[in-house]
Amino acid sequence: MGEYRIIGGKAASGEVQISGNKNSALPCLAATLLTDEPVHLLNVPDIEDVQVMLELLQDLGSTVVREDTHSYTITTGSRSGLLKRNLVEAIRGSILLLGPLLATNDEVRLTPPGGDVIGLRRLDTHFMGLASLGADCTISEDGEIHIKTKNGALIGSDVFLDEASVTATENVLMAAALARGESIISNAASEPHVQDLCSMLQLMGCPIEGIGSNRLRITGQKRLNGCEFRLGSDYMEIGSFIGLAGASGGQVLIKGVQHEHLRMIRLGFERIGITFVEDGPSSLLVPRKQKRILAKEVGGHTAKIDDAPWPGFPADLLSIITVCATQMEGSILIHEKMFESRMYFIDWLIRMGADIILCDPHRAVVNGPSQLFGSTVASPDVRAGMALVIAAVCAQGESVIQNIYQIERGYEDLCGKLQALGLEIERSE
Ligand SMILES: CC(=O)N[C@H]1[C@@H](OP(=O)(O)OP(=O)(O)OC[C@H]2O[C@@H](n3ccc(=O)[nH]c3=O)[C@H](O)[C@@H]2O)O[C@H](CO)[C@@H](O)[C@@H]1O
Ligand SMILES: C=C(OP(=O)(O)O)C(=O)O
Repeated sequence: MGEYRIIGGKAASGEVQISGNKNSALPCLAATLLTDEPVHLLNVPDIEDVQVMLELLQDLGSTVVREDTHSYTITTGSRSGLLKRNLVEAIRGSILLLGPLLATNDEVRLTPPGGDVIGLRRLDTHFMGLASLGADCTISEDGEIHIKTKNGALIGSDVFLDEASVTATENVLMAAALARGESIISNAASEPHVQDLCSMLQLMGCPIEGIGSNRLRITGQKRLNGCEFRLGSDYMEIGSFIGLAGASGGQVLIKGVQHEHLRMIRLGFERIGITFVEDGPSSLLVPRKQKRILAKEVGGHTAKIDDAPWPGFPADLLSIITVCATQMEGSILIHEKMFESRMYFIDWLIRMGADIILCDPHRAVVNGPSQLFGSTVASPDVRAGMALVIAAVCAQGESVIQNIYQIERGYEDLCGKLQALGLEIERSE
């Protein structure tokens, strides 16, 4: 399953170019099924999840032409074919096939998706949203999802989601784009990757109002056209490199950012004593000199960082924040409100010498600074894996990080990018 070998104790210094957003690539790849015309996708990250999604599309009869490392032309074919269970179960993104296949085939059977094992990963909101458009959703005892339209068509309607689920919003968006009439999605997710999907659907000929808000108005179309769309930058990768630079005490220029995505991320890192400055229209600089003190609330109380749906602090950066906080002075409460079991990776950090109290599955108190020591650890999920990489970089001695597939699902050429920042890391299969 591959491993990294990292010699810690060096500060990350230099420049890094951010890749396209993994969580934009997955819905936008799925959305190519909504048209018979070619779709050109640009700034596609070269990561495992994208390769799996491309293979799933090919299994459904799509033609995939790789123009270069980061751009593809995809033309839908039969929209039918046997989806390999191991691929569907390899990524969360496979669930995004539901909406477009329902909109074009009227019936879909799909085995449950995979993705990070950080909680239940419920699908109820997907079924609720699609049922509002006139679909019947059932799940068999072995977990197979069977969903079909009641009258051979989806009908635009007033959809209210029971939670602002990212992929459920994206599935309902894609289904509504080919539904008869107008749909409203209330309590929609509004993350930058949801916005990217909306922008792509608009380019395909589907009018959408309210992009970036939690209320979307979609005017369903009889057909959609092809388009060329450039994915946004991956703000999870940006946050990961801000944390790496700040925790290791280096100076890093991060290129290819969209500053508008970073307002809450900035506040979160400032709370753990790490700041950065804009350095031009699409770059930011993490300076070497940092406060390195965990903030206090007004009145001197211990502060907290908690996640929330956009524009709240992104859940996927809590693992990064946690490991960075171990290198700062003071105490802070990390509160993972959205996922049930993301925090268990903290056991690995404690093994490396971190002073963390895991109060319950959702909350941890970090006391810093801790001297970390190299150890052999295994990545349980994409973001925990990146957090372990940061821990290894800050640790004394050598660390081995196993199961790096659960890092490279979401990070392009991480080993190369870290070597370019002067860090000692080797990758082996
Ligand atoms: C492929 C993809 O895009 N994956 C992302 C997507 O997963 P995904 O779409 O699966 O995640 P959801 O947005 O559905 O929900 C994430 C978790 O938050 C909970 N929840 C959600 C909304 C809410 O208002 N309250 C609440 O508690 C859910 O019950 C679940 O436990 O969004 C997550 C949350 O940004 C990210 O971690 C994943 O990287
Ligand atoms: C949770 C994540 O991914 P996925 O939903 O694809 O498992 C992530 O990117 O942090």
